[in-house]
Amino acid sequence: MPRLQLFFIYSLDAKSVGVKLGILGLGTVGTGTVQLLQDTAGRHPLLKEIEIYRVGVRSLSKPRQVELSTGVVTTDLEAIVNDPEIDIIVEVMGGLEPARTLILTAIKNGKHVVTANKAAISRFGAEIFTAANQAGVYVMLEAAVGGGIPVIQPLKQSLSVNRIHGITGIVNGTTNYILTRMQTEGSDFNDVLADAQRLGYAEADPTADIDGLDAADKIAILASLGFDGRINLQDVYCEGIRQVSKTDISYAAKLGFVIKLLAIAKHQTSDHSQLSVRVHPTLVPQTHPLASINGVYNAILVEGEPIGQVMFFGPGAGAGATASAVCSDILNLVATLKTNTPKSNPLLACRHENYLQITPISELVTRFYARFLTKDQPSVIGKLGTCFGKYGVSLESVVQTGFQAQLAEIVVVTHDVREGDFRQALAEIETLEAIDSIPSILRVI
Ligand SMILES: NC(=O)C1=CN([C@@H]2O[C@H](COP(=O)(O)OP(=O)(O)OC[C@H]3O[C@@H](n4cnc5c(N)ncnc54)[C@H](OP(=O)(O)O)[C@@H]3O)[C@@H](O)[C@H]2O)C=CC1
Ligand SMILES: N[C@@H](CC=O)C(=O)O
Ligand code: NA
Repeated sequence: MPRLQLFFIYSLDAKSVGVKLGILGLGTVGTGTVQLLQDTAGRHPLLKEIEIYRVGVRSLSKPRQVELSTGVVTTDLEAIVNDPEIDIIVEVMGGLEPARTLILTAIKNGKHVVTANKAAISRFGAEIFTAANQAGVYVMLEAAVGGGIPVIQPLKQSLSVNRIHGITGIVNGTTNYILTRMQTEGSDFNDVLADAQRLGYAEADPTADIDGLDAADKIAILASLGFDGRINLQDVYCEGIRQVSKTDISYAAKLGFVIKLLAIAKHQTSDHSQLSVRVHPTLVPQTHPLASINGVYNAILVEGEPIGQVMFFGPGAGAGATASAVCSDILNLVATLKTNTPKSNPLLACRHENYLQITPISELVTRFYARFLTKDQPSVIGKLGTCFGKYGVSLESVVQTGFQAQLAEIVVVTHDVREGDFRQALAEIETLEAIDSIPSILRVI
């Protein structure tokens, strides 16, 4: 009897169980994924058991950087998600539709899904994960946040016993690349954006990167995992980097800060009753761990109890890095399929049902940086101080350094203040005769 059992196990192993992939998209991430799956030497042996069965694209005539057997590439993406031979759908096409419908159809057909699509997950996550749980399949999304950086699985698994207090990240490679080059080279915004597009970092429509929407999608996903509930994307406050000027970058440097687009999900109060989830350009002290994250690199600082602080750092975009995350998800699913693990592993599935209450931005308590252009009159600084004082805004520093076209430039940094109070003070300051304009208002971490 023992011999028979041994033989049985051997025969299962010897017959290599091929797992068939249907890949939707062969752009930056799809190409990186295919390249990685075709070059398995020295990587995890399970990769050898994966077959690229079908690949869906928009155009058959476009030149490709990878070779695939005749008939593998198709423009019929619906046929891929309905193909009974396929075990796993890898959605790396991006966009909302038809991505959403194709993912839902794949799930309905009992297929596991790997996606890099933070835009679809942050908007349709509730629908997609509910469908996946009902169908007993997994939807994996490591590539959706932080590109190649492992952060989704660590939040779901390795850190899941912690009470999370805050997640603060640089989660958009394109804007970090732009801000870094503006800071180090004094480069022009549009030239650097063109480079980020050429390097494959930017979204098909780079507005999503520049206006902070991509980072908002990502922090919504991280907040959901860290704070254990669903996030309504409309509740995530979002400002991009369009208004960040070379002047502010240079003032920030003089004051000991760098400007970064931060995505923040944090409990505001010690009783954890207020959760703030937001994206905005932020003055970060040069000594802060996130201040030195430059170029396309991303980093996510997670604070929790009992762990303290953990920071995940790495390449947040690009073909190879993102493919690493996509393929690690594929491997997790291959292992699940091979070992017949019950399809309800709570450390792989997403189990949230309730929506989290998000505090409005007017209730945020933070420091601010503001730059004023004023007429060169006596006691302007005094007038500013009086107005701020009226609304309980206390100033940490006031600097008058330069002139721009006959106007004096005054920069202030406040102490912690409720955002609503600060905005009221600014509204009154704008009406002062001595004030020409307020070109920038930025939060300070
Ligand atoms: N680029 C990056 O560094 C990262 C991207 N992501 C995410 O990965 C996903 C893919 O991004 P990326 O590879 O940069 O995108 P690309 O624009 O480079 O590639 C998209 C691919 O999908 C195909 N495609 C798109 N729409 C359709 C459609 N309606 N029908 C058929 N095929 C379609 C395109 O076909 P064709 O080639 O014929 O035009 C192309 O091959 C996005 O969700 C993105 O947010 C996540 C992390 C990093
Ligand atoms: N456009 C995104 C790509 C990865 O998600 C970025 O720039 O970070
Ligand atoms: Na990741």
